Order: sequence, then structure tokens, then C-alpha cells
Amino acid sequence: MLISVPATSANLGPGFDTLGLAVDLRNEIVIKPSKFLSLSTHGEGAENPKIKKNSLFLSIFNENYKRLSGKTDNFRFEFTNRIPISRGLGSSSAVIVAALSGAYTMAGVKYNKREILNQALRYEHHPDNITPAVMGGFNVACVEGDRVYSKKRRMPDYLRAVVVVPNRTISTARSRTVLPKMYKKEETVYSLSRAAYMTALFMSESWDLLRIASKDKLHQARRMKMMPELFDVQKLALKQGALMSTLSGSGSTFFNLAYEKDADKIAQSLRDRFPHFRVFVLALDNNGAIAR
Ligand SMILES: Nc1ncnc2c1ncn2[C@@H]1O[C@H](COP(=O)(O)OP(=O)(O)O)[C@@H](O)[C@H]1O
Ligand SMILES: N[C@@H](CCOP(=O)(O)O)C(=O)O
Repeated sequence: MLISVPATSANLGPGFDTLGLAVDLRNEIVIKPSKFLSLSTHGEGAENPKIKKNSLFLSIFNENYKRLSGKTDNFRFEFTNRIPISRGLGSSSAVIVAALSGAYTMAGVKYNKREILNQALRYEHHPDNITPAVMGGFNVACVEGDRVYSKKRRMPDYLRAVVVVPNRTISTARSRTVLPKMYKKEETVYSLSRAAYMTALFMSESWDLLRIASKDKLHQARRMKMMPELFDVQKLALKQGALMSTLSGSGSTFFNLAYEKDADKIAQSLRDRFPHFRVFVLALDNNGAIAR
């Protein structure tokens, strides 16, 4: 069994805990029945004993496999990690969605994306990464009770994500603690109006107005202050023609959306100016999680 889950960029500026899209950078897991539990890990985090142990994946897989099949069996798990860890590209969501996808398919239960998404909400309480990780594409999501309500729009193939990945990790849990408990009405309206406007722009493919729509006053600047170089990343990406340039999730990655024809030029300028950061040009993903 092969499970494949894409990286995701959440918030997209003003859509805090609401908007997100999937990019074509995938973690893959091969799962085989085995006499003993065994794991192998390649790629991102493979040198880190905590990541190699992958207790997040194993606990979710085991809990759900038991719930669905009524059994406790052993498996071999082969992890190929391509999503940078703790960088704001939804690595934890990818692990959660992969573990659930694995548990459902190994237990022989029909693969139902809505069900996987609602289960994923038990492990990650904001829906903006788990939704595109499961569904692919651009997604608007909200939570009511224990369910995610979401709407997906497929992304066109003439756009690219130019993703700047700093060498420093930022834990999402920690990065949420720097945010205020209360917001002023003006800040709230500023971001709320742009999140709504941005959604309309994505739904109508009106890319050229994203610069206005992607501004935010709820979380971005507060978080970017932890790594002030990110302000220069954003300035340069916009100067070079990015359609929008936003902190990816809680950071440290920066997400830039660009026309395909501009993407390599933007990426090269960013590489030249920030040689210590990794810069990827990625297609957008419309498939989300795959189990086969
Ligand atoms: N490929 C992976 N293998 C094992 N654990 C992972 C992997 N990716 C993420 N994690 C877990 O998720 C945590 C990172 O989650 P988080 O801070 O939300 O980062 P991100 O912004 O990338 O989602 C890691 O510390 C680790 O516990
Ligand atoms: N809305 C969340 C998104 C976190 O994304 P991640 O990729 O950093 O886990 C937030 O802003 O905290």
C-alpha cells in the first residue's frame, strides 16, 4: 500500500485558520504487513531520532487501525519525507492525514476523504492544512462541532508556488503563543474583508488583485518579527513579480504565488539574495491525499 500526501500552505495571509492550498511536494509511505513492527525513514528529518521514531504517525495509525479492524497487527512502514519539518508547510498535517489514510486502507475500509478529514480534525484543530492535504487545491474551511465544512477550487496549471524555506524551524504550537488573545475591531475587519475578497479572487481566477487581498493584520507581521529577514524575502518576491507573498502557515517558510513564466526568475533572485535558504519552484496540487 502506498500513501502519498502533499505539503500545504495555510492562511495565505488574512485567512487565518481558514484558507489553504496544496503544493506538489509529497511525503510517501509504503505500508506492508509484517511479523514485527519496523520503520525506515529517508529524506527530511531522517537524521533526527525523534522523527525516525515517528510517534505521531504510529499513535494515530494504531489507534485508528484498532478502532476500524478490531485488531492489533504489525506492519513495516517506509517513510519518504519531502516536506520540510516545522517550517510552515503542513508537515504535521501530512503525517496525520497519512496515518489515517493508512489505517483506513489497511483495515479494508472504503477510502472516504470527508471521513478522513473529519477524523484529522481530532488531531489538528485548525482545518486550513488538513483540508488541502486531504482534498488538494485551494480550500476554504470552517469547523462546526466536530466537522469540517469546506469548499475546494482546483488550481490552474499555469501558476507556480515559489517557496522559500529558511534553515530555522518554527513550531506551530509555539508560533501560536505569540499571537494576542484579543484583537482590535479595525485589525479584525482589515483581515476579515481581505480573506473574503481573496476567496472571491481564487474562485474567479482573478490573480492580479491578490496583492491587496493577501495583506493581513492578525498574525503575519507579529510572527515575522521572530525572523526579520522574512520582510526582505517578501519585498523582493513582490518586486520580482510574485502575485502574492505570504508567510506559509506559522512560518518560517514564505509562500509566493507566481505565473509559471515568472517563477524561475523570482526563485533565482531569492536564491541569489538568500543563499542560506532553500528555494523550490512547485506546481500546485489538485489531488490531495492518495492511497493505492
Ligand atoms: N515526517 C515526519 N515524521 C515524523 N514526525 C513529523 C514529520 N513531520 C512532522 N512531524 C511532527 O510534527 C511536528 C511539526 O509540526 P508543526 O510544528 O505543526 O510543523 P509544520 O508547520 O511543518 O506542520 C514535528 O515536531 C514532529 O513531531
Ligand atoms: N493556521 C495555522 C496554520 C499552521 O500551519 P503550519 O504549516 O505552520 O502548521 C496557524 O497559523 O497557526
